[in-house]
Amino acid sequence: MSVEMKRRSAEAALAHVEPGMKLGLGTGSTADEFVKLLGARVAAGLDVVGVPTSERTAALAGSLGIRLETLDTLPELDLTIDGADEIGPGLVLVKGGGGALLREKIVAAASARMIVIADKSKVVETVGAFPLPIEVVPFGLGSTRLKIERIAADLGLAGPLALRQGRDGAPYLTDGGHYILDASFRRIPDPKALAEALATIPGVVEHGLFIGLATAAVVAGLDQIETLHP
Ligand SMILES: O=C[C@H](O)[C@H](O)[C@H](O)COP(=O)(O)O
Repeated sequence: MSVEMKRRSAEAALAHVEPGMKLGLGTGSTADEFVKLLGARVAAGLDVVGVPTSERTAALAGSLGIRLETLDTLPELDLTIDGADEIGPGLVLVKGGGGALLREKIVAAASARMIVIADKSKVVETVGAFPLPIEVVPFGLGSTRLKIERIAADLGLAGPLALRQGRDGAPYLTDGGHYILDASFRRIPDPKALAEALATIPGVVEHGLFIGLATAAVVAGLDQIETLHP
């Protein structure tokens, strides 16, 4: 998606921000556009406070003068604005391409509303073409991977589980110090069943299926912006 389309969806979401709001700040290239626009509004006098979903977003928002807090000081937020890797029916999302899924999900769950910003290419009929990020504890990786393969097979899903690599060739580490397995299931017809099954595996910290969290998605097409609801 062009930066211009990212900016337009971010701009449309900015219209939902009101003075005094406690905001969850998402992660990724689309969320970055929102944070930059928000920074400009803050510089012009808008009074809001943000809880970032990653160290990366914290650094960007902080550099723009956006006041930042944590969920310890602000356990309930008004609105989270975040990107997505896929937007499926009912606003079931796949997230975590940028590795921030755990904090993103905690922040979204702490928010009264979550607005997703994306371009139209992210909207799909069935999620799963984008490899599903599954955040796992490094200890017991082999066992955890086997259990994921088995619960997936029980649901009729199969595909490689790739251990995400960092730039240095070592396993990628999330902000929480965990690994990510990217699961290429290609199609996930029943995301809820997979989410429930993954939650039973002790070494799985979280996964990128966001179900029942997004309250709206602002989707930028080539020449129009559409708002989707669950
Ligand atoms: O961990 C990253 C996040 O879930 C992002 O929101 C997601 O990967 C979309 O990122 P982008 O806006 O760069 O496509």
